[in-house]
Amino acid sequence: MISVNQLTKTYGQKVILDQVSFEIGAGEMVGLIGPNGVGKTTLLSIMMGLIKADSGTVAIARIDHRDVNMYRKVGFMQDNTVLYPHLTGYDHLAYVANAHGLQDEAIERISLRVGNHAYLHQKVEEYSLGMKQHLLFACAIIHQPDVLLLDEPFNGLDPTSLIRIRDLIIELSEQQGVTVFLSSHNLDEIDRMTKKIFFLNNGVIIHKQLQNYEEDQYLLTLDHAVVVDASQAGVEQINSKQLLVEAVLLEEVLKHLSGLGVHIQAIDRQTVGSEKLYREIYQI
Ligand SMILES: Nc1ncnc2c1ncn2[C@@H]1O[C@H](COP(=O)(O)OP(=O)(O)OP(=O)(O)O)[C@@H](O)[C@H]1O
Repeated sequence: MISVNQLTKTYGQKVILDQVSFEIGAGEMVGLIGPNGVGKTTLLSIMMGLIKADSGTVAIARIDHRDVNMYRKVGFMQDNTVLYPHLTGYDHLAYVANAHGLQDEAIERISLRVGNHAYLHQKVEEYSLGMKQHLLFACAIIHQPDVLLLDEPFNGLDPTSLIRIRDLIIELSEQQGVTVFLSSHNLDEIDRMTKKIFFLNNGVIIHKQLQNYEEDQYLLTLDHAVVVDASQAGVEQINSKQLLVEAVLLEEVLKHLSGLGVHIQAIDRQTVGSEKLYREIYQI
């Protein structure tokens, strides 16, 4: 559904994207993660045709991103600086609805769904950050796109709004088969929503699939205290009776403990989240 091929973008000497290629299948949800300034917005903006790449191609729903028909298929939620302070939420939605040939009912329907109905006729200059995010999200989905590109959708949302927007994105993905590509600094949210993550680092994309069981760890609770050699890689001593063991070493460690006469009281799997991968990739 999304096809990015050999995309390169430089600003002066700075390489932001270095021959980036990836495919996202219909109905898939993929998270885009990376520190400030790494190039997430640049990538999404190039995909939407807002910034010109130096080279490479993008196709969404098999339509080249320079073709006007692509905009019927895709919804884009970008930074709130694109909103006009002196216009109301309704004005923004009416503009987008009109561009897509939709009637007023579409505005009513989408604002009830997203939850910005109560302040729809207020000017954007009176909006909080969260209210702006709601409006941007409503503008992105009003025309029921097949593909959603979301740049920081959770920015400034309180827990209530965050849960609402998150549930809506999941609903669009799971029930309507919408393909979602979303950037976020909120690693917990990304983990909740998808197991498929792209980390952007030094101009390239590192693909990660979180249910890669061999990357998981196991928390072992023992019936009596042991002391682990501090230099033993892959085994971490949490306390005298608890060890954190990497999945690949589990069998070996269990055998070793059994040989010492230590019994296991509990084994709890600790799924690897994007934070662990983030720490490894960006070395923090
Ligand atoms: N018009 C421009 N001219 C020169 N450099 C630019 C321009 N636009 C962006 N950059 C640089 O490109 C890099 C990527 O910016 P981008 O906004 O894509 O990062 P980001 O990953 O979205 O960051 P954030 O998480 O802070 O939103 C940054 O180093 C930025 O300074």
